[in-house]
Amino acid sequence: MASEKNVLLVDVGNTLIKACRMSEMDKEPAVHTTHRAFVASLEALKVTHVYLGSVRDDAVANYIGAHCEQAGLGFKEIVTEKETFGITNAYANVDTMGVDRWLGIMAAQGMTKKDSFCVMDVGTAITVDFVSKGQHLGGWIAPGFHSMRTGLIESTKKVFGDDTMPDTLTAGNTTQSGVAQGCLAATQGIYRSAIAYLNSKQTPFDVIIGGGDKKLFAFPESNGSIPVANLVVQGLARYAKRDLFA
Ligand SMILES: Nc1ncnc2c1ncn2[C@@H]1O[C@H](COP(=O)(O)OP(=O)(O)OP(=O)(O)O)[C@@H](O)[C@H]1O
Ligand SMILES: CC(C)(CO)[C@@H](O)C(=O)NCCC(=O)O
Ligand SMILES: [K+]
Repeated sequence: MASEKNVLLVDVGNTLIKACRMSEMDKEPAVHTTHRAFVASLEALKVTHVYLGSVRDDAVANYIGAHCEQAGLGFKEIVTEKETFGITNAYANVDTMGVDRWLGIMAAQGMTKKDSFCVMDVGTAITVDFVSKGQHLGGWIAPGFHSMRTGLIESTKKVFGDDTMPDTLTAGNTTQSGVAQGCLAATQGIYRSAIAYLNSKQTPFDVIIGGGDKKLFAFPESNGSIPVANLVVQGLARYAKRDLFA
């Protein structure tokens, strides 16, 4: 019989690998940048099962899976599916949709009682996915704050930036502050556009927000949205629950 403290949920993201025990999903996850560093940390954890979702090259998940197998651990990589937990994917080719988005949808569905919702993951990229009555409608993929700023600076001659990430929107009066404020405005525009899109469907909805940079969405109009520490981890927990604890 598995125990929640021995099940490790692993989010292999674009920038970071985050891992936490199923019994500690409210705590800060352990963070690694490489799969080798993650694997090196594994033995000391004494877990029995590893559930993983990855948006990196297949080689990364395969490497972790092979190591788990060698160590006698149960290993399961979750991939994007056509239909799970009553939700149907909008992609014709589901293999091409990032599993972090799919897991975010599964996490969000577990957190709302409403028929319609959107889930936003604010990290390296910002993704938004819309769901109504069990049907995934599709979504958006946009650059995250840092990618946006870096892309802008790299494609211009006289525009430069700094490392600040503003928390309130004002008008910038230097190049750096103009860039930071412009990227914040663009980011918040994604939120506002998502609300407008859902409003056009004229049905009550929830907005679920996760990701390392979700504080970019902590502006007054976003009051009432549901914050989630890590959508991928929460989504993985639903699969682990179904497989091990049902
Ligand atoms: N320890 C950390 N190292 C790097 N970035 C961090 C850290 N803590 C918070 N952040 C912030 O989190 C952001 C990354 O968010 P997140 O972790 O959701 O992205 P990610 O690893 O790319 O995963 P995803 O694939 O879900 O986008 C960074 O842009 C940064 O601002
Ligand atoms: C969009 C990202 C980078 C967000 O992390 C990830 O979900 C991904 O690599 N997706 C593949 C493309 C797609 O989802 O259509
Ligand atoms: K790419």
